Amino acid sequence: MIHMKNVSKRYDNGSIALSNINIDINKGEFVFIVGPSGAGKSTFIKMIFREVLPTEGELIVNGRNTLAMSASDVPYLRRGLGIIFQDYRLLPEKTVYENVAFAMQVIEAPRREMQKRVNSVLDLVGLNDKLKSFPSQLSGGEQQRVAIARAIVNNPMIVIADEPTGNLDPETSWDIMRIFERINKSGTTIVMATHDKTIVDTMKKRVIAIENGRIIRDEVKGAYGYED
Ligand SMILES: Nc1ncnc2c1ncn2[C@@H]1O[C@H](COP(=O)(O)OP(=O)(O)OP(=O)(O)O)[C@@H](O)[C@H]1O
Repeated sequence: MIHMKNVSKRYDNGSIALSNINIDINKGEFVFIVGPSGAGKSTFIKMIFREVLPTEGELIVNGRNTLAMSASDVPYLRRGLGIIFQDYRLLPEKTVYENVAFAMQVIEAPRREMQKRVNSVLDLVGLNDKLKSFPSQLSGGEQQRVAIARAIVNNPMIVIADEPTGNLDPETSWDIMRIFERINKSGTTIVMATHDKTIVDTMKKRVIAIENGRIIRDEVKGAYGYED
């Protein structure tokens, strides 16, 4: 699913964000990426959806070589991925329904299929009573649920999330994590960068810890490993 071989990233200003990363993430895994601030977690996540390109090494995502592909191939890579950010990134002028449907319109899905699927994912995240609301009328947790619905509406193989609970209170964070768990149980791979010690320690998933751009720990049923 995700294969990184000797991957390094040096930004244009000389800052080395990742050094010699070797990792494989397989279908159906749930992986937490942890580490101190500035360790390279976001860079790791951004490389998977080709927001950032490695300066060295090999990176294959869903069978696609992200370094060898042309710019016109990037949308095809991203169709296989669901991407979720800390700040939700919804379209403010569109309703809940429209935000999710838009992701299917972009790939020109048939209209009938679209209505069924949008309703089904909004049901999964528990928002079928808010279809006509606008993002500004929703709580943070509800906005994140819309973002998750949007990310999974096209049935991605991999869901990538960068600090998805970073702006949410503990109880709402758990609601969100239960949704991720359900998505993972249906076979979708999840890769999530997080600073949430309680969540990582409780869920006992694979934990990859990055420090100073290097992987210093990779455990099957891992723990957060840092104080908050
Ligand atoms: N666009 C950029 N240009 C230059 N340097 C960058 C850029 N983005 C990140 N860096 C640097 O790369 C290193 C890793 O940053 P990254 O954002 O990947 O860390 P992080 O682990 O996600 O941090 P945080 O937990 O604070 O979000 C840092 O030293 C950072 O300053």
